Amino acid sequence: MDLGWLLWTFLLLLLPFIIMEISSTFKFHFKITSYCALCLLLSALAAPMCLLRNGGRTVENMRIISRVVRTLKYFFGIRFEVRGLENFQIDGPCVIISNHQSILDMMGLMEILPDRCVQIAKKELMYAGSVGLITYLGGVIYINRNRTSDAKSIMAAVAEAMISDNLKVWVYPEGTRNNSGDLLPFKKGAFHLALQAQVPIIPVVYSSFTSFYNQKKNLFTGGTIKVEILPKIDTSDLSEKDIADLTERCHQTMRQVFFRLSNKPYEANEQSNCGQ
Ligand SMILES: CCCCCCCC/C=C\CCCCCCCC(=O)SCCNC(=O)CCNC(=O)[C@H](O)C(C)(C)COP(=O)(O)OP(=O)(O)OC[C@H]1O[C@@H](n2cnc3c(N)ncnc32)[C@H](O)[C@@H]1OP(=O)(O)O
Ligand SMILES: CCCCCCCCCCCCCC(=O)OC[C@@H](O)COP(=O)(O)O
Repeated sequence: MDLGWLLWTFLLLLLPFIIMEISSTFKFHFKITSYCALCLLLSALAAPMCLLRNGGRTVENMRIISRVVRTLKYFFGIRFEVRGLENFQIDGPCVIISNHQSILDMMGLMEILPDRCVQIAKKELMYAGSVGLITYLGGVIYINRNRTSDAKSIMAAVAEAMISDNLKVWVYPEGTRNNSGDLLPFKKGAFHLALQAQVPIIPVVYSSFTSFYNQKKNLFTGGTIKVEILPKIDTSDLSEKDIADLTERCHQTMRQVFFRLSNKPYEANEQSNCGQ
């Protein structure tokens, strides 16, 4: 009898926490679902605009796409503080590399997307309904991450297209989303691409989302994302043998900036962290 009361009291005390947990889980999933739904809806609206204006798959469509995606931040209370935009002002092609934390990155990408810039994406994105269609119309380059040799030959063709069509290419060198509060080791494709095309690399760093977006904690509130576009890194006097060094250098520089922008103390890496 006594034990029963004790249990009920205990449960009653827990009730607010249970309700809070359920409602925060609900809120989180509701917001993420709204984000995806809005992306699908906006893509469905933007696709005819792209087709009418530019006729088919072309990088020119990225102007329309980025203008539409820039409205998304207002729905989710996200602000951007951008520094270093002048570093994008180079003539001709380049490889842009940035950190990739979540699907929310599409907002940060479109916020600062320079003219004539396409992205490299996993091929699965092609099948994401109207979002897949809009990425196709924008000229996104799809790679199969499970088949390195295919990805490499696609990247080699991209190096040529960059020069002939005056394209900038945006690569997420971590190769996958990562919301751990640190950068993953970098894959080497972006650096091979820059060397093959003989173009500079421009690193872009977004501050950590963990204070306002955390999947594990069901957290998704509004917040400010700091973005820094770093000065270009020249690759003209480098060769294949310098790839590992270049990858390491870019990783280190971006990691330092990432920690600074995220107001976290910098933790040095004990071991070489790249290309593994
Ligand atoms: C209107 C409203 C609409 C709203 C909706 C929004 C729509 C917005 C529209 C449009 C925006 C679209 C945005 C899309 C964003 C999508 C993001 C993603 O999907 S992220 C996943 C895919 N991205 C990548 O994976 C990065 C690129 N990956 C690479 O570069 C890799 O390096 C890759 C795949 C080429 C190979 O990956 P490995 O896992 O095999 O690892 P490794 O270590 O890099 O390579 C293995 C060996 O191959 C050599 N290698 C690599 N690439 C090479 C190359 N090109 N040539 C020669 N060797 C190469 C390396 O040196 C390494 O060799 P040794 O270990 O050093 O001996
Ligand atoms: C048919 C239903 C599809 C639902 C569409 C959802 C729309 C989401 C729009 C945002 C595009 C996000 C692109 C993106 O961020 O892709 C993830 C990859 O970078 C990394 O892949 P992963 O972490 O290795 O899975």
